[in-house]
Amino acid sequence: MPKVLISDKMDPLAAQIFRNRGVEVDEITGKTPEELMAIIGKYDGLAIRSSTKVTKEILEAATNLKVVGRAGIGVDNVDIPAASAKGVVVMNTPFGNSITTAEHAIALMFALARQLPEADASTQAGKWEKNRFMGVELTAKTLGLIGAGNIGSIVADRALGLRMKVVAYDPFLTPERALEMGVEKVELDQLLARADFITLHTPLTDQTRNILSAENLAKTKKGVRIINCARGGLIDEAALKKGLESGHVAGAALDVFAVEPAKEHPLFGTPNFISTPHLGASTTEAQVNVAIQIAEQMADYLTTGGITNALNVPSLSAEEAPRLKPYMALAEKLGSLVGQLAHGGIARVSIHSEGAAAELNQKPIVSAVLAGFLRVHSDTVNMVNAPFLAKERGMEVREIRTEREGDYHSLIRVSVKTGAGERSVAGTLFGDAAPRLVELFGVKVEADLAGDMLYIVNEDAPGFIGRLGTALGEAGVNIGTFHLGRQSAGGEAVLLLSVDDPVGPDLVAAVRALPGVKTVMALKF
Ligand SMILES: NC(=O)C1=CN([C@@H]2O[C@H](COP(=O)(O)OP(=O)(O)OC[C@H]3O[C@@H](n4cnc5c(N)ncnc54)[C@H](O)[C@@H]3O)[C@@H](O)[C@H]2O)C=CC1
Ligand SMILES: O=C(O)CCC(=O)C(=O)O
Repeated sequence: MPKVLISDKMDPLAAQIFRNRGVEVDEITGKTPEELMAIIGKYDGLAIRSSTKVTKEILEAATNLKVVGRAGIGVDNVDIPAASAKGVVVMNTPFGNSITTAEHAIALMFALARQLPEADASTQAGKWEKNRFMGVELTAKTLGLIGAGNIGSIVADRALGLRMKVVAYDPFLTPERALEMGVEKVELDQLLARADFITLHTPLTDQTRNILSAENLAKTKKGVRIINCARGGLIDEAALKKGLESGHVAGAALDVFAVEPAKEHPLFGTPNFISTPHLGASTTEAQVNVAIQIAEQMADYLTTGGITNALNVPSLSAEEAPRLKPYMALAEKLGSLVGQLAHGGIARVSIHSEGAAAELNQKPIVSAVLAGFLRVHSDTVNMVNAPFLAKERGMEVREIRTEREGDYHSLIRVSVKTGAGERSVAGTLFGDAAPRLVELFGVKVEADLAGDMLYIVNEDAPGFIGRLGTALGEAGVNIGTFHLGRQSAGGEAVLLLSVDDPVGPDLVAAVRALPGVKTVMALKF
């Protein structure tokens, strides 16, 4: 039974769903990285929010880990390249908390406009400072939206409802989408110069880090108010403090900080500064949404192989997974076969699907071929890290589909190009479920690729099979199945034998010494 660790506070529905889906679950929150490293080895899945940092070191210690599930959107607390290299799927819930986070940004905008936290503190302190708290209206003001994705577009919608004008800076926003959203697409400098309020809704990337730098803050309109419910590193916090102190920035509300938890911060106590402790996603509704979604997604992956909302591997729905599974098994076996037989550097791998196989999602099939192929040299390869490793090794990967059927209802052909030329193997599914090899380097041969096998190329001549049987018998190796293919009588013959015991180097040498033998290799599936 797969085992999942929930390491950040999550709605109890997550644990309940895991259990209902046959996944064992432990909820252990508040661990230090060292404590987490000590226990992570026994888990297949790790469910997190933003507190747990899934570093390279944690991933190194996570010897059984297959999936990291982020109950939320931002995955900057997960080292995705390290997870991919280890073959760990990273998934998130891209929509479950968007409305809630957008509402928090709007709440902070109102709080800034009317100085609500200060007014509340003053009133409860018995001061009744009616003249101190003069606010501004939002109506007719310009809201500058940096990042117009899921959350940004909900913020824009709510702001338009408040009769604000919305200008948006997002390099990936198309003019059509801007029109549909009712916002004006602008360049960053225009936004900085025009906005009365600026709200940030981008992920933290190398391009967005410090997007509100000292230089850009200096370009903003005097009296601007800034809201950040996205990620801390987007604003130069020291420059923001200077802006607030000089009065250039009339107010700032941060839900997120460059370093969290921010229990002490130079901005604390600065006039017109409001903060919340990364509460953007903290509503009952959002937490129920993300807990249900992440538990369902992780349970799907661990129990059926279905992949939804993964950031480092193509999606594979729970409906698709059962249909694809036998094809993936076939693809992996074919990849393994060419991986074991091919010699020298591989410049290119081509995966050609025909008939029924061509109608399916090709990405998992391609990943399975590469996993089978690369696993010959490393047993830490899986479907997730195989494409990544193939790229790292400079292998070109080609994907070809032909929807019409050839001799078979479905066929997957794997060709590899080495310095010695291009060679291919092909296989099909018998009864839509059983993977079978049907062609090996141009020779028709039908075999089930399983267990220990012996691959022999020999001159097709009488008496060979008897001599081979004797050699194997003398070595105490029992033949399970025997598959023979040849291009023409008296030409070259290909033999694939499944044997009940592993074939050692001595036996390989003995078979190689038989008259007419050209190639012998022990294979394992
Ligand atoms: N405070 C909180 O609790 C929460 C914070 N978040 C944060 O909000 C961020 C945004 O979430 P979503 O809207 O769902 O993401 P999204 O991926 O739907 O939208 C992000 C937008 O940023 C844009 N973008 C990327 N690079 C940009 C750049 N250099 N300049 C301007 N725009 C750029 C993208 O084109 C995209 O439209 C997340 O990455 C996450 O970090 C999300 C949920 C809760
Ligand atoms: O889980 C949380 O409270 C934070 C949510 C968040 O930052 C995100 O979803 O990106």
